[in-house]
Amino acid sequence: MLDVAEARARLLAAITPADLVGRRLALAEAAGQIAALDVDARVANPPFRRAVMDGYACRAADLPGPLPVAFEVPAGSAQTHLDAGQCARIFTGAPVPDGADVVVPQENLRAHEGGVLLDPSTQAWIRPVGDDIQIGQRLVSAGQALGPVELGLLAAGGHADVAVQSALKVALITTGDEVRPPGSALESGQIHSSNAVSLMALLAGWGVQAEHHHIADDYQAMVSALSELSARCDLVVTVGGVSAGDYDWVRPAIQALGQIESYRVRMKPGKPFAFGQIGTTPVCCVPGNPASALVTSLLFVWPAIQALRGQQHGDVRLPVRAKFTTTAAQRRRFLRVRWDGDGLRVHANQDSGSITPMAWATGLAEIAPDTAVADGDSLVYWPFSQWF
Ligand SMILES: Nc1nc2c(c(=O)[nH]1)N[C@H]1C(S)=C(S)[C@@H](COP(=O)(O)OP(=O)(O)OC[C@H]3O[C@@H](n4cnc5c(N)ncnc54)[C@H](O)[C@@H]3O)O[C@H]1N2
Ligand code: MOO
Repeated sequence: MLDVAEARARLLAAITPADLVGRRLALAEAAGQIAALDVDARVANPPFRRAVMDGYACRAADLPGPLPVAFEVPAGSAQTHLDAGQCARIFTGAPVPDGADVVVPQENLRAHEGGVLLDPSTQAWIRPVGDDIQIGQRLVSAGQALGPVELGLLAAGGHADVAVQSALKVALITTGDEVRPPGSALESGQIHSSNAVSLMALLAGWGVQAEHHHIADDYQAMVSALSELSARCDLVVTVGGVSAGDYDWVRPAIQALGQIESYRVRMKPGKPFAFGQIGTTPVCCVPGNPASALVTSLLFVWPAIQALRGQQHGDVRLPVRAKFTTTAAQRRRFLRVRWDGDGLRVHANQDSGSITPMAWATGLAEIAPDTAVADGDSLVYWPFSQWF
């Protein structure tokens, strides 16, 4: 069995980024998209020497005055020039006149009949050209997600649109003759396909174009589905049918079309997780138990998606105090836990087949193999908020 870190490293080593250069979108349309190319600044921010206080622009050497107010500079004014021995009334966001080297906030003003008397300020209150963004500066890199801040940065750097990746195509294959669509009347031995709904929602949140297929427990049907979907998708994710049962056709079907790593992962939940390739298309096989399917999707499928998009992967793992005890276990555990303001509580039901504990939890607590947990121990907490 492989440890989680090694299984991840092998999976990522076998992935090369997909060819996803798509179209150009106006910045207002691009929220949630991923940059297809590196983008550099065309203009500086600020583009001119900018006043950052309402007050008076003048030369520091002329302070405290009194100085006559020569003219006014509201925001949006064109560049002006100030002679020595004068000041200009200026407002936040306006271009500081050439010749002025300080803006004195209006709070520092003492009225005077022949002009204004100004107490020198502790700082100049002028932002130089390019203080925030310099021309040519890298604004976003290919593969970077375009959120509110990145889009604002592109606008400030002189861009109106951005090249975005086309959506990664992911096929989700659920298996199991006992698994029925949501809402269907259940006959003896049947359950509803909660995984299909959960994982499709997860994939949608990750911005991929996902399609779901349910395949019967039949070797030939699995081979056909995998063959067709791996040919036209960037990633295939199978759910269930991957452990040791007589109807677990996923491994032999992938083996027939490509290759599959024979390891299992020393983790709970998620031990049967497997990874393979058909042609150049990676295939992630998550176990059918709902907690196992979710946890392995978060720990393996998400980094695989990021690697296919050429994105840097980074986990959010926080040291947080346990408010529970458990005895040691052989596999690395990812317990469903809840952050309650000053520590982590654990759900009493850690069965891989249960969904309720995941709905209660706010994340996972990682416990190393052969390690017991005492109340107050520092644990590695993986908040769900990094994924959904
Ligand atoms: N002899 C062994 N048996 C099992 C082993 C083992 O090592 N030796 N591993 C166990 C572990 S650990 C897990 S986890 C499960 C996972 O097995 P599979 O990935 O093959 O999953 P299935 O057997 O197909 O299903 C497991 C469980 O999940 C339910 N399921 C399946 N699909 C869905 C779905 N779409 N929505 C909701 N629930 C689903 C299925 O009905 C089963 O109850 O294997 C252990 N067995
Ligand atoms: O690894 Mo399974 O997911 O323990 O139940």
